[in-house]
Amino acid sequence: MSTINWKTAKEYKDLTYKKADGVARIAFNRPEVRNAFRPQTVSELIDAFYDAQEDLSIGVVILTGEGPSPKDGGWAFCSGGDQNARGKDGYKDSAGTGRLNILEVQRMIRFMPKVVICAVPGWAVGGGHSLHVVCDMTIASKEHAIFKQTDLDVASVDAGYGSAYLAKMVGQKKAREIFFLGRNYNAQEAMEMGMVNAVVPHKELDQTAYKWAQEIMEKSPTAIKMAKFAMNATDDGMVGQQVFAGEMTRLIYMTDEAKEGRDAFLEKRKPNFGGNKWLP
Ligand SMILES: CC(C)(COP(=O)(O)OP(=O)(O)OC[C@H]1O[C@@H](n2cnc3c(N)ncnc32)[C@H](O)[C@@H]1OP(=O)(O)O)[C@@H](O)C(=O)NCCC(=O)NCCSC(=O)CCC(=O)c1ccccc1C(=O)O
Repeated sequence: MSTINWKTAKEYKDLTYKKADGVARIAFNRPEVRNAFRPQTVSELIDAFYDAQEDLSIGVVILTGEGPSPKDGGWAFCSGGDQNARGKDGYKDSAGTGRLNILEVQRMIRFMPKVVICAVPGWAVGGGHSLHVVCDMTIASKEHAIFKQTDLDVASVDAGYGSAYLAKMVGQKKAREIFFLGRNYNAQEAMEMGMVNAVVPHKELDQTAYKWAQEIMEKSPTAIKMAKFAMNATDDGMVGQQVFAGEMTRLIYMTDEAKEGRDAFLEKRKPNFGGNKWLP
């Protein structure tokens, strides 16, 4: 298989962030704690996702985890909130403020007008499990991926996408089992449940995610974006409608009618939209 020409896009403490041919790769880089996230990690995620969203050359984001752990060779996508950083009112940032800002990352993934592929090289646990759920597609390592929802063991709960949206994905009974029992599921079991798109040999994980991203890059950016927002809209209520409709407004702005409307206002005259464009 050909090598991917990844170039570091920005240096972070808790992440690696690279780009190659229209694809951004954001990876947790705390393998010694199974890629648990602390507020610093989350701030960096927000920064990297924002960069990927704003970069006109980027069409797809891959979210993954670096590894293996230098301590014991274990692989992880992400093991959720770093329990060492947890205080009474959330995960403590450098100023001592309790934060739950991983939810902001979930919203960025959900609402970004680009496809986000989750590549799971190992554990996807707790808040890490929720992140995989909210990504558009998930590809998992055959040998090392394990899906596990431990939120309830540590008195936490993702009451949004991580649970309610998961239930839409795998069904109510299965989602309740995942949360209430907190068991381990391998990649194949996760695929059979409908929360994983593909299971691939570990050494092919990055390459497969990149290949899928390249296939997406060949499609119409506007149609991809509208398809993602259309599929989100039924579950996202008024915000889903707002996001979808925002893009519709952009499409209206790109018409001759919009140009005429703007020009007529600026020229202080009545707009002439033409009478023969009332398409059936
Ligand atoms: C992930 C495990 C199942 C892996 O088990 P194993 O392979 O046996 O490895 P270990 O020896 O246990 O771990 C190696 C090493 O890593 C440390 N570590 C692992 N996970 C964490 C963690 N989350 N925080 C801190 N440290 C961690 C572990 O202590 C070991 O260190 P040593 O020094 O080498 O001993 C297993 O590790 C495991 O179960 N981990 C805990 C998983 C967990 O409970 N995560 C937190 C769930 S709660 C959460 O994520 C909340 C997120 C959030 O902010 C949120 C807020 C509001 C609404 C929603 C959410 C949301 O859920 O997203």
